[in-house]
Amino acid sequence: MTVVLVVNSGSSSLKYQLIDMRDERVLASGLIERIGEPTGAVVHKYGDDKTEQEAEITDHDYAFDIMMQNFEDFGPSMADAAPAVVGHRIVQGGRRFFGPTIIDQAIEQDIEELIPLAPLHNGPNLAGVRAARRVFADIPHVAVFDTAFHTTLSDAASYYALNREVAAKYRVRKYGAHGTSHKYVSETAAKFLDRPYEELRTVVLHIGNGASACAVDGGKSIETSMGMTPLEGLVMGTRTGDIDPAVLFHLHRKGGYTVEDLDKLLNKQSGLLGLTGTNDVRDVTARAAAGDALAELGLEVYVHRLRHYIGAYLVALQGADVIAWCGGVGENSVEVRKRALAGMEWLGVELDAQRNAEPNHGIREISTDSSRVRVLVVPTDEELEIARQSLQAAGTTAG
Ligand SMILES: Nc1ncnc2c1ncn2[C@@H]1O[C@H](COP(=O)(O)OP(=O)(O)O)[C@@H](O)[C@H]1O
Ligand SMILES: CC(=O)OP(=O)(O)O
Ligand SMILES: [Mg+2]
Repeated sequence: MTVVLVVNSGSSSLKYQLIDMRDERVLASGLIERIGEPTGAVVHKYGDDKTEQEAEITDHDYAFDIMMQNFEDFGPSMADAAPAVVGHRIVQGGRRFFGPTIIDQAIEQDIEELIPLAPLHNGPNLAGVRAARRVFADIPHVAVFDTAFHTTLSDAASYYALNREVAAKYRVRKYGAHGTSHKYVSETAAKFLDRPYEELRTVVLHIGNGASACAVDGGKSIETSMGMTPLEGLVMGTRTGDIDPAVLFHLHRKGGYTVEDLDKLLNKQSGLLGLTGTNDVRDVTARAAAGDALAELGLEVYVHRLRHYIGAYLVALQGADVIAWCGGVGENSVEVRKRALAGMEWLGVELDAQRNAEPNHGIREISTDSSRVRVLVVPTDEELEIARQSLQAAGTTAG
């Protein structure tokens, strides 16, 4: 049995999946949340069994101990389902990593060096790697980078019009993120439509709490909305996305905001949360439907930005074959999809109201039969993609 353990270690959470790669079946999965807070939450699923606990989870090492204990207490035992490889999600690989990479001490250091280019993500990602390598010391660990899929971006698409020397010295450029998802979803869409991936032009809209759009031309990312860090681009749950950088000077000069204050404001206190008081699209759409003006405005700002990127990417691709929705919002929000694609019939995008309104039930088409651009909902599976790439990387090296 070839089992891969996938680890997605975020700033305050640890998500894991144990996947049997013979049939890509999830054997067990878990979510350990609120690491570092007084009351953490632990969920572990194995087969039809689900266990939930509360505990104080001091750090990522301890979260790892809990995961191991979960396997021992609730199954499957590591004797029955010992992983052959551990795959790790790493958000920022800079211009250093172009594909999945076996982790050793030197690679750990490289990932550490990249922390300034994704401060909210790479540090916690690395904490997960270190904890996992201590626990599973004898098997390969593979880093799968969010940025890798976007290393095909042209210079024109990835340079900022910032002073060239400053940009080079501080490695400032667009790296993008969510690439593992953009790749998985665009590839899965091509399979679903029975079209060659190398020929398909796809706009992928990965809309979760973090959100990004990507133009995929024949399997290659040519445009993406996240930037040097995952802060740029779309309006997100708590992040501003695009904003005039002079706003920061203004807040600093007039409001006395420090760099740390601004970082927190733009990353954690803005987006839908900052506009409406909640970052959950379910609540915002429900409130907007009930006539709440603040929620309506928030939703309009959110959708306005989304339409801006959809338009830009249809031009970049010289017309798209597919628009694919994924992520918690993209897969579930009938209202966001409806508003985002309204009035695009002249572009060949025709949403079918009834198909769009169906509850999420796996990959499906939501455009009309006559729509030139086919609109799909494609549930993303970053963990499976990480497992596939990890197994391949480990196998290639071993062989
Ligand atoms: N039924 C739903 N309708 C609208 N939005 C939903 C629904 N279910 C989940 N969401 C949205 O999905 C978001 C989480 O998306 P997800 O992709 O899981 O996030 P993350 O970026 O943390 O991985 C939630 O904040 C919520 O706004
Ligand atoms: C890169 C990023 O924003 O990731 P997430 O959506 O998991 O926050
Ligand atoms: Mg996500």
